Amino acid sequence: MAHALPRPLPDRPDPRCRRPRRRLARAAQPAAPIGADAVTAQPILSVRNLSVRFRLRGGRHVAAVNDASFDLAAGECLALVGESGCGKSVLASALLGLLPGNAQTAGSAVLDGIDLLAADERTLARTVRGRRVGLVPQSPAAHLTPVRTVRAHLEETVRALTPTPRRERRAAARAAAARAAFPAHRLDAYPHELSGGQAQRAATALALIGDAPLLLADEPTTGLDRDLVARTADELRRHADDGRALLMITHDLVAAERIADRVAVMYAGRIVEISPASRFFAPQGTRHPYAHALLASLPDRDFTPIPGMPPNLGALPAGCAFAPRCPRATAACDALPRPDDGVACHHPLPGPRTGAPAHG
Ligand SMILES: Nc1ncnc2c1ncn2[C@@H]1O[C@H](COP(=O)(O)OP(=O)(O)OP(=O)(O)O)[C@@H](O)[C@H]1O
Repeated sequence: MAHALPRPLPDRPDPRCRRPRRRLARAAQPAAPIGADAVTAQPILSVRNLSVRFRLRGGRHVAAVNDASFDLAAGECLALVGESGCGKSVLASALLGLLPGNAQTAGSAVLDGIDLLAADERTLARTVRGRRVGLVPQSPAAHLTPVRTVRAHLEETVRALTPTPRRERRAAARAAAARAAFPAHRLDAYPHELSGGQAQRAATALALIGDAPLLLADEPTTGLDRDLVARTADELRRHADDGRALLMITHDLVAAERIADRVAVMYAGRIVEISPASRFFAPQGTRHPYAHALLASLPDRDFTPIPGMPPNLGALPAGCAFAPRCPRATAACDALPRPDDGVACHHPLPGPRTGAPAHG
């Protein structure tokens, strides 16, 4: 993320966190929710046509998120994947009202009857952050207060978000640390004394304390060894299995395959494919050429890099942004593809040949 805000205490508005001053005009033709049909349960979160634009000097702008629509149900884990800079973290920040002042938003993101994009800072600080939406931030060290130990962070969060009596807070803080595999002997360390992986686990422990119905985990496995990746991913999965929703933003497709029910692929600020994880990771399971290329770039798959570079989000083409890198592109791609059956592409791949099960 371009900005790093300290973790706001849930009942105190953070003065540095300003709501975007302006709302973008709604899209002329709201797109159909690209993957909503796969959610059978009542969604906890409904995102419709979410767009975020940053205003820059000289009248320029960056279109970081464009018309994103998806639902997320209780008990479900949705992995949001895509190359660096495609808008994943900005989408998460929009859901938490943590965008900087030069951001403009459009669309809606309804959680428990609250439109997170329209809610005022007081509502977000008092009833949303920590209580309804937990966050594992992308830069955990930057979200921890430098002069407070991990134990102090945990006890304060237990106090703020749970009815735990004072005498039991110390034990509750230790239990929260253990849940995220944070080592007990490092509880009295300050943020600057933590390794990257320890800071990551401290941030995960803090995010799980409030048992929020929606957890946003932005790169929760960064800096962790393989066994800790599995342990952290499994703990997040358990969190969802207990009836909560998990939106996991990740580059780690192995972790996504391990715990996700559905995968949403973002390219240049747009969700271009949403599909059940069982289908997405099946042989020939992807349908959008970008999703196909993303999987093929993995070392344990074809290890073939995607040719070219992602586009400048300040100068997106009118049509499909992936077309210049796409082997299937034709003149039809000069027009923006509408989402259809979970994929936004004029020339989608046929999908799995084996008829792999498509649950989720
Ligand atoms: N405050 C800002 N002003 C202008 N542009 C911004 C701002 N914050 C983010 N951006 C731009 O928005 C785009 C999306 O950024 P974002 O952090 O969401 O990417 P990402 O997909 O999460 O990348 P990564 O995987 O590397 O974390 C980037 O081009 C980034 O430079």
